[in-house]
Amino acid sequence: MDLAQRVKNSIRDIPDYPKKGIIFKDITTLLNDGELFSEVIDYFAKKYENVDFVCGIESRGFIFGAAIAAKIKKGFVPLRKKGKLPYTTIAEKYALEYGFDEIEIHIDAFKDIKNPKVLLVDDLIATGGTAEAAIKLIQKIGGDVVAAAFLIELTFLDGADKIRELGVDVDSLVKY
Ligand SMILES: O=P(O)(O)OC[C@H]1O[C@H](OP(=O)(O)OP(=O)(O)O)[C@H](O)[C@@H]1O
Ligand SMILES: Nc1ncnc2[nH]cnc12
Repeated sequence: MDLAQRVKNSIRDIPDYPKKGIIFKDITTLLNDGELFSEVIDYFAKKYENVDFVCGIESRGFIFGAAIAAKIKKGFVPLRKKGKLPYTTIAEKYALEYGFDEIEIHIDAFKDIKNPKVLLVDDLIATGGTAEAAIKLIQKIGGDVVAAAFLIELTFLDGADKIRELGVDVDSLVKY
């Protein structure tokens, strides 16, 4: 069975979480499978070994983004929910499938590297609001987002189109 199918089989659906009508894709069951988790990390690491930085979105994006960054021995940059980063930040507000939020990035996250190649990582793209905000922040501090990688894409919410309209490639392993 191919990797995408095995990942699909390992993800658990939780109906009506966190709100009625949402089918929540629970990745903890995938993380529990050490072999499969490691294969997912290797899959993305191999494709993006030439980037300069990996950016991950709090909080589930940290799990995959940090593991990919460590595997390819590149720096990891956290995009965090408002008020969590200690140094000077810039922020973007956004809407998501079940609410509103705001994320931030440290202004010096790419140090003095000019126009670094950046891979954006999150576990899931739904409306694309979170990833769009992340891309805007990365670009504002000089990053060149070569791709946005997701484990899961909820195609019926058209988030990937929103990201492609920004000129960024979308790479999702499994689609629903
Ligand atoms: O495409 P969108 O509609 O913007 O939704 C996708 C985002 O929603 C989830 O995060 P959430 O904000 O629930 O945070 P968490 O990872 O801390 O649970 C998911 O991990 C993505 O970051
Ligand atoms: N349906 C969903 N399952 C898990 N994470 C999500 N983030 C946004 N929508 C989601």
